[in-house]
Amino acid sequence: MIELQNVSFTWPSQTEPTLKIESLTIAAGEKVFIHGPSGCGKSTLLSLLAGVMVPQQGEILIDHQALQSLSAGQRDHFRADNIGLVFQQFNLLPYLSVLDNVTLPCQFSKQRKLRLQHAGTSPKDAAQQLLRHLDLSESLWQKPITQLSIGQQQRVAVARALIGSPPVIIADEPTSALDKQSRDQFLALLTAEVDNSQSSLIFVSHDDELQKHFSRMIRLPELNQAVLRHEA
Ligand SMILES: Nc1ncnc2c1ncn2[C@@H]1O[C@H](COP(=O)(O)OP(=O)(O)OP(=O)(O)O)[C@@H](O)[C@H]1O
Repeated sequence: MIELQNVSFTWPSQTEPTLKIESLTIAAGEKVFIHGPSGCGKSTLLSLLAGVMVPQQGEILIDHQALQSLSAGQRDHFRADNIGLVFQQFNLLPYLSVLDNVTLPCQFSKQRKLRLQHAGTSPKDAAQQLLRHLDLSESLWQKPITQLSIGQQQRVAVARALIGSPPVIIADEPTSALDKQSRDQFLALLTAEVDNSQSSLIFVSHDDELQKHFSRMIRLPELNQAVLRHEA
């Protein structure tokens, strides 16, 4: 589902690469935990996987599509269709209700809408089903996002990422604001939903206690030759 070959990325303001990855393959349905200390390049890697930025060298393929051969606008479309994103700051729209936030990606992505149609459901029904699975009380569905707790907003952000079953889900430290029990509960819900939609999950955190929820762990400093060289 995801393939990196000889990737090298240097931030424009820097002289040395932040990331050098010779090879990385992630299969469909894998749940991968990417771990490493602050500054080792985790967020940079996710931005490359999401096609927000492209590497100066090498190739990144998502579902056989080479991201560097697409224009920035085409990458935006590709991302909307194929990648569900969950960030630390959720990026939910405060003036929209919970339900409208969850169905929003279907307005930007024909593919997500089509996948729902093929599954015999609508964006609204799919959003309700996801929110139910993620244990978000029905009494909150019409409320504006601003009236929800952080933990509740997190679950809305996950439902929004998952709607229309994009083949790849990328999550960047979405549990950092939660206590241990809520974190484990949240991850159990997230991984169960990812299994349901058979997406590949790439989850980044510096908290290695979360490892038990995943099928594979990658220590980024071991994979990233740029960081290894700096540390040597
Ligand atoms: N916008 C930017 N411009 C220039 N350099 C950047 C930028 N963002 C990150 N970097 C560089 O890339 C390196 C890796 O940063 P990145 O945010 O990917 O690390 P991280 O592992 O996600 O860290 P954290 O756990 O603290 O979020 C940083 O040390 C920094 O030097």
